[in-house]
Amino acid sequence: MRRRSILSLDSERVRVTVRVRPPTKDEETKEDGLPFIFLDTEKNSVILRRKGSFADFKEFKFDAVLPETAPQVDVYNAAAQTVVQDVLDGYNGTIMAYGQTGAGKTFTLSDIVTDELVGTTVEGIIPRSAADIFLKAETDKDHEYHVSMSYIQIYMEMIQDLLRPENSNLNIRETENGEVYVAGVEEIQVKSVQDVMKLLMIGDQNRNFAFTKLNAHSSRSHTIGMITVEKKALQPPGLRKALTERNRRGSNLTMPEKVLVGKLFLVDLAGSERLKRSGSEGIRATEAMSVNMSLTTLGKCISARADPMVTHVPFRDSKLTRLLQESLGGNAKTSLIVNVAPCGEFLQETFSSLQFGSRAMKVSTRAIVNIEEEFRVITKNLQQALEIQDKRLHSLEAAVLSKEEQLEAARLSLELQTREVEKLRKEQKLRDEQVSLSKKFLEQLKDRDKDWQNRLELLKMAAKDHLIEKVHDQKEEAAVKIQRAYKKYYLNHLQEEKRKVEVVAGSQLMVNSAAKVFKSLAAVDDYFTKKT
Ligand SMILES: Nc1ncnc2c1ncn2[C@@H]1O[C@H](COP(=O)(O)OP(=O)(O)OP(=O)(O)O)[C@@H](O)[C@H]1O
Repeated sequence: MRRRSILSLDSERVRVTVRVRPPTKDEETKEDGLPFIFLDTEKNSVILRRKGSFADFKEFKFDAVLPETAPQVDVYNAAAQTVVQDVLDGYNGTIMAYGQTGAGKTFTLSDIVTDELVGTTVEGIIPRSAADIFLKAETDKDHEYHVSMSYIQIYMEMIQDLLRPENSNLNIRETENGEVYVAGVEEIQVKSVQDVMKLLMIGDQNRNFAFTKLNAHSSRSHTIGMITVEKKALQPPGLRKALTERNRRGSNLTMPEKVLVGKLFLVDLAGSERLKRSGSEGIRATEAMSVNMSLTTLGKCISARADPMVTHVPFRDSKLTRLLQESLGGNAKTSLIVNVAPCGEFLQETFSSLQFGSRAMKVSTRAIVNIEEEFRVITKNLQQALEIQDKRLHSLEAAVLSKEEQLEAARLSLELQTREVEKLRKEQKLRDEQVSLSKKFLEQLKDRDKDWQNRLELLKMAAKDHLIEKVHDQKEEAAVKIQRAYKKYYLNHLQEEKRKVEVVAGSQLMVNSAAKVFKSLAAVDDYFTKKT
């Protein structure tokens, strides 16, 4: 069984800091944007007033309250620094940002400023925590440090490894000691602040962002960055030398080495939103409902923890609370930052966020220093590595299976293609045969054609001779006919002429006889004249 030594056990409560963000340009011009929230930084109190009323509405007291002008370093000092120091001493620590969507949670935790001249600078709590951890690791000459990081998101009740997004539905497991952890999550060794920032950026690219009316970059998932610090005391040089000397003489001595294991949970909760106000629909509305559900469970757990009379805490009702179980009244030093917006439009949301923070202040935790023997740390690390390998093996197996399926599909398709090729080949062969037959047929046709042409020539020639003969005959016949026609014509003509001549001759005769008549008549006349 794994053994954990408890060096010290501190009972304390969750530390709560309130941070008000500056108003946006839009909010400054709105009527509802008038101040309704007043901070007394001396007394660490927040006073809420109803719009247009000078009477105090509600006063809340916290461990620290930070106005909109507070720089990031002040927020770190007020809400995170001691937790990080505790983690370096082997405690579990949780720094959690809570608040409505767009209130400044991500800005408070993860802000990194990249300036072309200065380069990337550490601003938010996560990079500042990493900076403190590595500063300590560099300056502490009595200990050896091993720092690793993992980064997950809880989206629609599914845990996704943000550093290995293909692992999108990880399980929560519990060790024999009741320690809750995410099985199979990638834990990457980090050696500098830059390493941490690089992993943060990679993780953030995979984070699920969606547009809502309230905040153009609203995150619809909870993210948890986990930094594990293993701190091992270096053996004094004298002792190391003595052991080496003894072992050289045949002994097999080892000093059981102790390792302090501090875990820092950096939790960026998704913002709660009123669906009516944000205008989310479809998948966005489902996401918002899932976020609201887990935040309600978180509220219930905090209320239950804050009330000593309540024995059942519904940690198991959501993945978020199950994972944060230790941070909410267990083995952890917990700091909660309540982010609020400064304008009256969000009075209701700000009120419930402050009420949440106020309840959280009543939650006490019992943090212990986690000291483990080195081999147990190694075993645990190996166990985790094994789980990761297991997961990879599973995905590899799945990949092999899918490859086999693909191969089978490819084989089938090849078979089909081969059949198709065979069919095509046969068709081609048939076509070739047809072509060759057609060629033969064509040849035969050509031969026939030649034959026919020859015959035609002969026929033509015969026809020509026959025609010539016939023409000759017809010519002769025609000549005879013409001669006859001429003859007939001339005969007719002659007869006509003859008739004309005969007419003319007849007339002459008549003229002659008339003349004779006239002569006779004249004679008669003359006779008669003479007689008379
Ligand atoms: N203290 C601050 N000073 C200047 N700008 C701020 C501050 N807090 C927040 N902002 C700005 O307000 C906007 C919303 O902040 P942020 O994204 O951090 O909100 P959020 O609470 O994480 O929202 P969500 O829950 O929707 O993810 C961002 O543009 C951020 O830069």
